[in-house]
Amino acid sequence: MLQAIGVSVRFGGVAALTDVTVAVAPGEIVGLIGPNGAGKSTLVNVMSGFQHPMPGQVFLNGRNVTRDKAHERAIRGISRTFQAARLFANLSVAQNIAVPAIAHGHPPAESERLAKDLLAWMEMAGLADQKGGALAYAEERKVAIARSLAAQPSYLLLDEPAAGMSEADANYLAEKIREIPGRFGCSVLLIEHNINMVMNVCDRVAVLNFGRLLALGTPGEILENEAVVSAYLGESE
Ligand SMILES: Nc1ncnc2c1ncn2[C@@H]1O[C@H](COP(=O)(O)OP(=O)(O)OP(=O)(O)O)[C@@H](O)[C@H]1O
Repeated sequence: MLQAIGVSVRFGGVAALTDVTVAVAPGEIVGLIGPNGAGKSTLVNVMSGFQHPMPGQVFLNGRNVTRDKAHERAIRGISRTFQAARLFANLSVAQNIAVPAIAHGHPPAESERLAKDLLAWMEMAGLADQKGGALAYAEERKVAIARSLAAQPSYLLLDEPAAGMSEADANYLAEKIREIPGRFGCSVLLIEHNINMVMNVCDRVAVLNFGRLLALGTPGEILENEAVVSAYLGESE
């Protein structure tokens, strides 16, 4: 289980997070939603080791990893994507995906095979030899997800993977995200403003508002939660 417990973060006078507790269990997809500036990315930064909680703790399978740096947490099985895809422009798509596998100690040939398998899963095998910098926007974002899976994580944190995508691309991505726990043995924490995607894909949904946990429940419970509708869902419809 990946747990953030009692996490607070302040940036000067801004309380980005206040006493937030959220957990992702093995096999689960948990959505993280809320208005702009609610603290979603900050929470993912805390869980992946890019931001220290002040105070608060992060546990991975019962082990306190709060003081572990981002690369140490990556080795222990926490992988993430960023709002910007950040591919290596001059490496091929397959090489981009192989890099994390090599960094996690897999031999190059095995890493390339893994990269090709991940591309085939994303139905992007034909793009393996293209340069990372030559991809269309939606392709780039899908490659970023394949790349984060190449590290063979137990927990994958996705920061707005469908942002700026067409409805068709977002629907396709939703199907792929739904497959991740069963296919890769990897739980997912999904930040998304695309509410249809969150409600279709997630087992549970956490709602942040002004840095506080406003609600946590199944998609059905969240859609009917009056506080969530008035703070967030009402405005997006
Ligand atoms: N590095 C930083 N320095 C100062 N303030 C920050 C920093 N990062 C985030 N903040 C502030 O903390 C609050 C939470 O930001 P955060 O990016 O976590 O929200 P979010 O819910 O992910 O928003 P969005 O949906 O717009 O991505 C905001 O008020 C933001 O301006």
